[in-house]
Amino acid sequence: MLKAENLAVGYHKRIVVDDVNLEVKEGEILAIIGPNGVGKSTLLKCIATYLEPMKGVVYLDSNIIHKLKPSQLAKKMAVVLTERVNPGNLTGFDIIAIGRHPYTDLFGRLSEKDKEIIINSAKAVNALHLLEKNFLEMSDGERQKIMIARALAQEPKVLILDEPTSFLDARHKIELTLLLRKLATENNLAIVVTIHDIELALRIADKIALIKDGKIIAYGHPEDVMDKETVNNLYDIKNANFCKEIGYFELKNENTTNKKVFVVCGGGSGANVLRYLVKNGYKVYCGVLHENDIDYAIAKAMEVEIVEEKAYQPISEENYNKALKYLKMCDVVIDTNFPVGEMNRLNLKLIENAKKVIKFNGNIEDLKHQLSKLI
Ligand SMILES: Nc1ncnc2c1ncn2[C@@H]1O[C@H](COP(=O)(O)OP(=O)(O)OP(=O)(O)O)[C@@H](O)[C@H]1O
Repeated sequence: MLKAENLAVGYHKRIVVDDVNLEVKEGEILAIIGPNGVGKSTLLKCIATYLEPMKGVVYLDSNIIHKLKPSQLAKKMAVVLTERVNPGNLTGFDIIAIGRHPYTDLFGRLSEKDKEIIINSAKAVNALHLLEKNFLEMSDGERQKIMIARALAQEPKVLILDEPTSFLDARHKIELTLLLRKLATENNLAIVVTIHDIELALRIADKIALIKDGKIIAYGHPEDVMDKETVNNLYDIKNANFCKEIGYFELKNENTTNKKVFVVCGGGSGANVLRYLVKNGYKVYCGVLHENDIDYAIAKAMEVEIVEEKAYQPISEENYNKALKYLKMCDVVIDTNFPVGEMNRLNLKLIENAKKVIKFNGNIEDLKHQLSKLI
């Protein structure tokens, strides 16, 4: 559907991103990710024909996109940029109606069919209530919906969006994310989107292109591409690690308080405890954890000292003793109500050896209080 081949983009003979080879098919979302100023918008603007390529070609179906007439292109591709627009005294309906321009007569008259498409576009983004509202009096989230509805009214095959979530709160971000997914899956649109929020990108994109140092450093399914090394390297992150299993970052375990805590956890029972301790500078040890456990993945991303069990049940004598050694070094042990199966019976026994135990009841305020009493 849309394909970039050996593309170089930039300004005034300065190449910003070189050697771009990407493809997005009908029903797919391609997310372009990278640090500030790396050239995501420049690439998008070139694909959207606002900039000529410095090298290479962009194809839309089998046509060279930069050679298509604007009137031809407008029926195939719609673009939503981040820039805040000030269209004057127009309603939501008027703005969406602009999307019908490629189809209206010389005088821009709207047919009944055009009006129906405008209403349906508003409906698709859940914005029927905004049709009569003045655009200038809308919130950022409302405006974003109207701009996307305007793009949909063009009845495009390809939708290009630059940072569509940048002014949106959590709820509207999720709504927009679901909307893009729906447009790709149900309307078979090919969508190219730049996005800062890698957590969202991971969840909506079929393909992801990571840009750094003037080139695409990784391209493919987000689940394949976004591992710890790639994401840390992309953003030059030093004090956190990308955790592939949860699709987000965890802070590193740094001992700034000189207080040592051993956490017995498993199956996610330790996630919030580990985050609280690491965030507050405790030196954290944990285990015994199986390497497929979600707490293991989180602790690993935090670079917590983990006693790790590779074989399933029961915990080996060697690992039990290693955990016991760590546990005895620690000021306190936190029992997080981990699931007790065959694998964890020795973990229960382990806790009996602790000098001081906190039984975590799910409330971090209580944990904080108990920690301050004990150490
Ligand atoms: N109109 C322009 N003329 C010249 N240089 C520009 C122009 N627009 C952007 N640039 C430069 O091109 C580079 C890439 O900018 P671009 O806006 O594409 O980055 P980005 O990855 O989208 O950044 P951000 O995440 O901050 O939005 C930057 O060095 C920027 O200064």
